[in-house]
Amino acid sequence: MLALFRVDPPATRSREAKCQHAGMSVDGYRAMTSALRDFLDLVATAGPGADVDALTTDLRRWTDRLAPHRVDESRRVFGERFDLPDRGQTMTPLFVPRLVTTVRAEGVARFGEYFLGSNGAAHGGAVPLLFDEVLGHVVLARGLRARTAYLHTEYRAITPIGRDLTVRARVDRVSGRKLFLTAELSDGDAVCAESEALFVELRDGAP
Ligand SMILES: CCCCCCCCCCCC(=O)SCCNC(=O)CCNC(=O)[C@H](O)C(C)(C)COP(=O)(O)OP(=O)(O)OC[C@H]1O[C@@H](n2cnc3c(N)ncnc32)[C@H](O)[C@@H]1OP(=O)(O)O
Repeated sequence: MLALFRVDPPATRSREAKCQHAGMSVDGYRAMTSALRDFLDLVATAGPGADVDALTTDLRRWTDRLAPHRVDESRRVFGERFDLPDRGQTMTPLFVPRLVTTVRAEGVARFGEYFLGSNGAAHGGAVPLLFDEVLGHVVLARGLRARTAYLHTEYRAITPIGRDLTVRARVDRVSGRKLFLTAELSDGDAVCAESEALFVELRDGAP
């Protein structure tokens, strides 16, 4: 089981307000994204006996229920719950931060079954997705508006599914608006993947 570690976000109160405004409890949103991760993992592991027609009917019903609640990006809750593991989103493999500072981040990562590539190994695209997320935590801790300019990933060994892994990221060098960072994903002593990234601080007025 993953333990939960709280990272103090820059603006928790307004993000909690978003939840309350949306009529959601804080714990309720956390339970929802957790249930969604479990659901996606079970979709990925389902065999031919699964009742796909009934599932489709249920999913369509829920799509119809959610459709009237669409809001613009500034009012969305998904990915904005900085007090929850994974910011209350399911798009990336689970990352539970243990430590986030302006120079480094470290935490537990877990690739659910949903992220399987083949033969027990995580999909190669999911690994940089995790790295971008973890590096983003460091960049955000610096209070910067920045975007990834490149993210080079080296795959050293398979990234196993369904295990608690360790992920670490750090700032190596800063040059003007450029932040050069590195990250590493490991399974015990075995390094699964490494990454080198450049984040560029946005110019004033950049979208
Ligand atoms: C609680 C926490 C939660 C944490 C929450 C976690 C959130 C997850 C974070 C995800 C972050 C993302 O994925 S962001 C989304 C993915 N990325 C993007 O969409 C970015 C698309 N690209 C762009 O917008 C632009 O190209 C920029 C912003 C990267 C750079 O444009 P710019 O601002 O005009 O800067 P520009 O003058 O071109 O370049 C500035 C300097 O950087 C260098 N540079 C720029 N691009 C490159 C490059 N690819 N490779 C080498 N060098 C480059 C230039 O040579 C120059 O160096 P010099 O001449 O000064 O030496």
